[in-house]
Amino acid sequence: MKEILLKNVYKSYKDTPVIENLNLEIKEGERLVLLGPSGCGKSTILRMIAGLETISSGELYLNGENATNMQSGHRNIAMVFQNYALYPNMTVSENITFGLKASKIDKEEVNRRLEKVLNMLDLKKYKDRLPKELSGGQRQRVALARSVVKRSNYFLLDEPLSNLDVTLRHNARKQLIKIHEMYKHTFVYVTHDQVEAMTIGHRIALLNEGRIQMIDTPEKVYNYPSNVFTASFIGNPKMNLKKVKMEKNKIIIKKQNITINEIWEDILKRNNNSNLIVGIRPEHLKITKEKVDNSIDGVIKFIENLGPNYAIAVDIDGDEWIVLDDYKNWKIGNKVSISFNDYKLHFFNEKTENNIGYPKEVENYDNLCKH
Ligand SMILES: Nc1ncnc2c1ncn2[C@@H]1O[C@H](COP(=O)(O)OP(=O)(O)OP(=O)(O)O)[C@@H](O)[C@H]1O
Repeated sequence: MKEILLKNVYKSYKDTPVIENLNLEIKEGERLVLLGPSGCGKSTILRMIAGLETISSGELYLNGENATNMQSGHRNIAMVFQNYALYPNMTVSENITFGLKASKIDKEEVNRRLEKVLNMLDLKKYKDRLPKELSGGQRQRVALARSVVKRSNYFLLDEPLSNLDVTLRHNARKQLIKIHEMYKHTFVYVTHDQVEAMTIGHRIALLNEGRIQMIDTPEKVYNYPSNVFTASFIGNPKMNLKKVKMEKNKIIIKKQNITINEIWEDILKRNNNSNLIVGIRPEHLKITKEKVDNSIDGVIKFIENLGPNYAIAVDIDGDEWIVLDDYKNWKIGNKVSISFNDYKLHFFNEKTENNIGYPKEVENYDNLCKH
């Protein structure tokens, strides 16, 4: 099994802890994305797996073998960096095959692998060029090709697409998935871009300040965030997260209240109807001109045109709520009503910021919506 296992891993630089008690299993052939804000420790984890950084305490297992102190060159790992790190004086072909020649693989096999990867990544016509004669996207493909030809068990990528423009990134993501489907490496990908994480990962490990906040499939991370950090990090525009008081089956939002569906009754009771944070994504709010039943009132403060729809900032008793809507005639100053889809609510404990759970009806509803 080509799995990667990190057990109680702790890492500090001098006296400053960067990773605290990390337990992480990356399955054979899985694409795991390490996602999180700048400085949360993503690259440090990748570099510890690669052997480019020591582990302060805890253990790393590769393929079942304790690799905590194994030399980097013995780990059978290919790594792609953000800056590509190509050799400036070597041609594309030489850059791609350099590692193979050094590891004494026979010439015919080297040429076979080179030919295959040049075709796969559309690099054939650039094979005799130097890196400085290539665009950013082409250089990035060479860096990928160089890693792919090694046929390593583990493929580690540290923000490899961050120097590319939107279109190139989109294409490169598809190529990466294609490469992975072909070679089935155990694949660990670092990014701070949630779209990249959602599209590439079988699972996402979301990190903050050296700790995993949630690790699950992109769907679960989006639909059932484990805590306030996860809820606010994933999704664009961000989820609306507001402190509320609960009273029986009513959510009290500032001076207004709405009755929520009885499906939430048990979950809320279990939490003593205490002070909570309610979360609701902008795409799950409805905005209307006329007052509808069970809605709260506000005034439009700002409208942002996103192309297919608008992000509308609505002031509700001094709090800003963002609603997504495709009606083009909303105007700043319009008095509006906001209503909720009760099956798309999230509740978090105000103190711990942890999710308090979902009624089973919510999951049933999500399953129905997917069909
Ligand atoms: N060699 C080092 N010496 C001291 N501190 C370091 C060193 N390398 C990283 N750090 C610190 O460790 C923390 C985690 O860094 P890391 O590069 O892993 O973050 P990251 O999540 O990959 O960030 P980014 O997305 O900005 O690359 C940061 O606070 C960083 O300043």
